Amino acid sequence: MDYQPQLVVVKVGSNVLTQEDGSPDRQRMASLVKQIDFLKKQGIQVVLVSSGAVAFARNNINLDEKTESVVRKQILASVGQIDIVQSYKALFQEAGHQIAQIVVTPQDFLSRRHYLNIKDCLLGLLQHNIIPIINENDAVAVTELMFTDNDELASMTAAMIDADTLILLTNVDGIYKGHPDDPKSKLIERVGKKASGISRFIASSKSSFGRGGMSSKMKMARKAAYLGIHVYIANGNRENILLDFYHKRLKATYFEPDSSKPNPKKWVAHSGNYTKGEVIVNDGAKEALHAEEAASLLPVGIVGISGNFSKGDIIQIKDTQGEKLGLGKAEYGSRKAGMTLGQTNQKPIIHYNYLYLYKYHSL
Ligand SMILES: Nc1ncnc2c1ncn2[C@@H]1O[C@H](COP(=O)(O)OP(=O)(O)O)[C@@H](O)[C@H]1O
Ligand SMILES: N[C@@H](CCC(=O)OP(=O)(O)O)C(=O)O
Repeated sequence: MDYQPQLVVVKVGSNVLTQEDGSPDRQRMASLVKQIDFLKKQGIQVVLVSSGAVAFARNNINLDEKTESVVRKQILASVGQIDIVQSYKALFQEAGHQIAQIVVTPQDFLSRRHYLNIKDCLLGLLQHNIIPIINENDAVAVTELMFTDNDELASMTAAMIDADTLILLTNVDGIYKGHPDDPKSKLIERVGKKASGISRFIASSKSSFGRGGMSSKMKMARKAAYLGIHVYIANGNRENILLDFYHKRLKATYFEPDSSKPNPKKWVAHSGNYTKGEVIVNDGAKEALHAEEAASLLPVGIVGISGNFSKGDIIQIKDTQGEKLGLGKAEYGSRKAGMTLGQTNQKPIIHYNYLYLYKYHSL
């Protein structure tokens, strides 16, 4: 680590906060709180993204067997969230810190207005030295309305507040070249900007209480690194893991950040699942987008439009084969876009500053 961290997003996975039998690991939680207290005392601001709501309620509530699975999760999460936050409150209070709870859904990140509201709230809390603790609003965000997992939420949060560091704490030391249980598997310690082929090492198995798995964790880590954030996937079950981070002796998978990107790009990059329409580009435009220095997307390169979008909405960019190339903020709505389709000398439909291409984070 050759930089001085100042604003760190720490994401704690469910399995870090639970013991093998599924009961809450309050000792682990207390230890993490102490470590965050240490980071704060070194002048580092911390935002905590904590999973565990479902896990904290699982052994405590007897649900009728007939309860439908989505409702079951909603009940567990809404009950467990209170326990999680109360436990954090007691522990942080003991260390002299105030906390705040923020629960969000992916839709809150979709509108630029909501996005800026959440950002203002988080920055306001930090300015007042209050530690924000974020989780998904599991009572509302169900089925297809959910984040992939809290790694996605943490990565979006880190980009939103311009954090310099994102630490994803899970139950393994990072990404291994092979299954983590196989003693022959080696830990990948550093993922460079141009790394490729890592996904082949990742098994679909998940920790007992996790949601997204390592594959989604890696994608989110890669995306945040592309946006200029130092990212670590590390083991939250190791004693003093955050102190190791501070003392620059962390055993983890580290994702090297790309140069910092203009802020709007960060918002666009994280809107992928929630687009309002799409534009199809011809081969010339595709080539221009894939050039070393991509340019704005002009109507002359567009051969088709679908969906009903307005100026400011996020739209998907596809090639004529249907391959998704990236995302951008529409400079004008679908009706006007339809009228300028294929024409030269027209204003870009997506400005470069609001353009995000998947080529940046494929591995
Ligand atoms: N190549 C790999 N390296 C490390 N972990 C892997 C790999 N392939 C699969 N995994 C699994 O990913 C799990 C962590 O992801 P996940 O269950 O989503 O954790 P969390 O709940 O902390 O978000 C590990 O427990 C491990 O079993
Ligand atoms: N919001 C859920 C956690 C969802 C989730 O992504 O879990 P994990 O993969 O353990 O980070 C909860 O608090 O139970």
